[in-house]
Amino acid sequence: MTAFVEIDGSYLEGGGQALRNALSLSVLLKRPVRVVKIRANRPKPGLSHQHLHGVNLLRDIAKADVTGNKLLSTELEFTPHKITSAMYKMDTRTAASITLIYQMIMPVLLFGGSPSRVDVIGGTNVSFSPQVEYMQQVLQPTLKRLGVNFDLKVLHYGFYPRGSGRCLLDIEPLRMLKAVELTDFGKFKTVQGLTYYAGRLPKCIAFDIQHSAEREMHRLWPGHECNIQVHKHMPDKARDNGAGLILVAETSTGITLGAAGLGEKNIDGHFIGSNVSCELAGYIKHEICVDAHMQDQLIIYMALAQGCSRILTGPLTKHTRTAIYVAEQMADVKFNIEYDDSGHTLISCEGIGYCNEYLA
Ligand SMILES: Nc1ncnc2c1ncn2[C@@H]1O[C@H](COP(=O)(O)OP(=O)(O)OP(=O)(O)O)[C@@H](O)[C@H]1O
Repeated sequence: MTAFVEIDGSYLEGGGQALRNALSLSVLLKRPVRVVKIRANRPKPGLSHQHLHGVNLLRDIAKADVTGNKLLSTELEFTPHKITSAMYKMDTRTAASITLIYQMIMPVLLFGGSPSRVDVIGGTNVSFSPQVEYMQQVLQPTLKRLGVNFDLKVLHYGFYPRGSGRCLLDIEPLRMLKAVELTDFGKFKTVQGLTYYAGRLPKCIAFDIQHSAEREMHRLWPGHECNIQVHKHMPDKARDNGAGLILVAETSTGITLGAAGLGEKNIDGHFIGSNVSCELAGYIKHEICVDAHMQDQLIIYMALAQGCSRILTGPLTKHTRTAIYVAEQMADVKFNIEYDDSGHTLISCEGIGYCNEYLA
């Protein structure tokens, strides 16, 4: 009988991230996993399209045996076999977040025997998930510091509710992840930004976003460069209505921090612009090195890396605590959390030094 590690999907955040991290680690560590109470804290618990497509993609990559991979399923058993690097294609036929599907499969394909390409159709800019620009401009340079090389191309942008965005993710395998030290903020240098709009939305929405964001950044950080480009996605690149903003701050020590916002229904450009710039300004003011969303996304990589990783961030999010819970259940790791009076949190962990068995 298979001995499954059981992960409680209702613990802390109770969203899909526990499932994604549990399955990625299951493949790498060759530990069959049973995830119960999946997304118990979401209004519609169980597997949504995004999770189901992610699970099925990972099943194909890991030649896994799976039960419970049905829409709205709240329990799943996953027994992986071997990692197969290849070209994969997945059409979600919905606005399921492409970046969250990548969040699940990327740690696995990094440890395959050759490069992989993953072509996914779904949503590129949807709520409660990283926008593709965040993955390209914030996740990519941050993971590079651990030795990760990926390239993300957007062939088509897709928004809620129709999706039909399309991305290609190219992943280079590596032998081991390097531990990362993201604790030295250095000096704040610049903020670059992009505000996009598509479909039948008027230009003024993008300008409202741009003006509010720039005004706020200049007010808070006079004398610092803040450059926000406005871009219209032409119909060959995006069929439906969508608008959003991504701001990226860089520091003299190469720290990259991001904040992003998205308009879906009844878009208020001024609200998006000032909200996103206030979020980023908060990170800069407190001189943190890892933004609130990158926190949880780094945990799995810290657990797998060789050596001690340390990241200096703001208040610990529930997503991060959930990711730590899953990593500690699945792998032989222990995360250490230290707080200081100014609201900083230092997360550290001695990684397991996971080694790619498919690379000589
Ligand atoms: N604005 C954002 N920028 C970058 N990353 C984000 C942003 N919003 C959410 N994320 C990331 O997306 C992931 C969402 O995980 P969560 O467990 O909430 O997803 P989910 O349950 O699968 O989604 P949902 O329940 O919303 O369908 C986390 O890694 C989080 O950091």
